Amino acid sequence: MKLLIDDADVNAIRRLIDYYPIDGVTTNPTILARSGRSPFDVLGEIRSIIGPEAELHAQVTARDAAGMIEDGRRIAGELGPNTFAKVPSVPEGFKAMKALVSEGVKVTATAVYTPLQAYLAGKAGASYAAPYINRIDNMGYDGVAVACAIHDIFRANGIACNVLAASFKNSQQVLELAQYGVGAATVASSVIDGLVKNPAIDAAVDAFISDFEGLVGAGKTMASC
Ligand SMILES: O=C(CO)[C@@H](O)[C@H](O)[C@H](O)[C@H](O)COP(=O)(O)O
Repeated sequence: MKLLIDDADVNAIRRLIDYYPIDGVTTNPTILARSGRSPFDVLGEIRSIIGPEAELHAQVTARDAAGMIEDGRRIAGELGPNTFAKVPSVPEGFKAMKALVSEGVKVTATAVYTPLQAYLAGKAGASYAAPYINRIDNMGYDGVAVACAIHDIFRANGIACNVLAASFKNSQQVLELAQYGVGAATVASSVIDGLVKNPAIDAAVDAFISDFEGLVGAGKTMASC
């Protein structure tokens, strides 16, 4: 499972890229609005931070297919080869997906709440479909189960599309999808930090260092003892 950052905070992205094996960044219009900056300025800066190989997903904002196609062309044209135009999985969106894919633009189908939206997006040629795990949970359904069902539908039908699960609120949701082996998860910075936040882990590492310093002297390490 690939791991992406669901954020447009360039400082957070720079820090997480430095520490963790990250495969890319996703944004949406709400996330971009939070930055308070011009959208293509932020997206260009994110691209320069993550480098040309990492994935960058940016969302179209037009309401009709013709506008979505224009948005998708600009996103793909200005942000480098590993860029995906995120298109909502609504009727106008499916029409736009087919056109963009036929032009060679990589598409991520977003705003996915049901397996059949993802099925249609996959058949339209999208590379990813993004089910909103926590939002589905909040509606009284099981977001992880929906994502797993989508993964199975793609495999059962020979559809070359992957799940890019989104809208996570806790580590357990990420864990269950990693166990199932879905294609990718995009996770907010605070939730990525939480993946390895555990007092037992910190206590274990502290004890190793204290014991070693007791042997060789405070502040000494394997390199300096
Ligand atoms: O769709 C993608 C990635 O394709 C995400 O950026 C997606 O928009 C976000 O994860 C969700 O909108 C965030 O949902 P929430 O945290 O507001 O529940």
